[in-house]
Amino acid sequence: MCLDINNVSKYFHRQGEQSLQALQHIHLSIEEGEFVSLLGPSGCGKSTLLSMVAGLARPSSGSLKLANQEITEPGPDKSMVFQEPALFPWMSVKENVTFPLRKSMPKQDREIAARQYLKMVHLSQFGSNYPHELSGGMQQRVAIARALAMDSGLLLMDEPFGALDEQTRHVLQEEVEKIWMDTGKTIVFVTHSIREAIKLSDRIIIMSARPGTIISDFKVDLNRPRQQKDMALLEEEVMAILKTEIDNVMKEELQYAGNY
Ligand SMILES: Nc1ncnc2c1ncn2[C@@H]1O[C@H](COP(=O)(O)OP(=O)(O)OP(=O)(O)O)[C@@H](O)[C@H]1O
Repeated sequence: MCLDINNVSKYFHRQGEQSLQALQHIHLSIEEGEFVSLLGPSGCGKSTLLSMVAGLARPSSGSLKLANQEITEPGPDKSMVFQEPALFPWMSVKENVTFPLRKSMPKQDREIAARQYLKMVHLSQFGSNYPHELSGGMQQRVAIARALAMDSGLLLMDEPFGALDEQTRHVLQEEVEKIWMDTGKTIVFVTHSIREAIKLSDRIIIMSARPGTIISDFKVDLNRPRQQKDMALLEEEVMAILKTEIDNVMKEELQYAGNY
């Protein structure tokens, strides 16, 4: 299953204001089983691109195809993890994980799936607990288990660890890397963190400031699990590519503030 993004641009039309161009001429092809990160300055359109891949938004022009099929809506061929876990507070952990399967799978199989995926994210002991009884990192693990339970080939992750502390983030990065290696899923991962992108990805798609374009398709050719000392040099390289873009965003913001 291959993801093909062909010449995609996206405008947002805002009432009473000029329309805003979020993305411009995005071409990107992702092979089955790849771990690809989208990295770029704030507002460059990473989440917009991911939500179009998820089928939650449509491009203004161009096309997105998954396994040669035009992406027009969300579906079981792709699952998504957001920055916030968005769990149902009135359901137990197990019920949250099996919720998306309620129409497609008999109860007995759902139980088996819940056990399997809660084990994968090290939450086997917590199936009967409710979200408020878990830490933020544990809640995000439940969200990951819920996405995995859908068993789609493509897992989309939009800054999944952005709201977590450094240590929890580190643990979950290792878990996601292991799950990716064990399952062979294709992962598209949005992050602000250069280090996180280098630690996890085969490729880093570096984007320009808005309207987002791809300025580099950066290959990370390091053995896994990746060691900090090997990653340091690549971090500098990626930072150098991004620096101009981050400066552009700062300049634009200062200019905007100056007009007020
Ligand atoms: N529904 C919307 N309506 C209008 N403008 C939008 C909408 N969604 C996103 N935008 C705008 O499109 C641009 C890209 O937003 P997006 O959230 O994709 O960027 P991002 O790179 O994910 O940002 P961040 O890294 O800060 O999360 C921004 O200027 C944002 O304000």
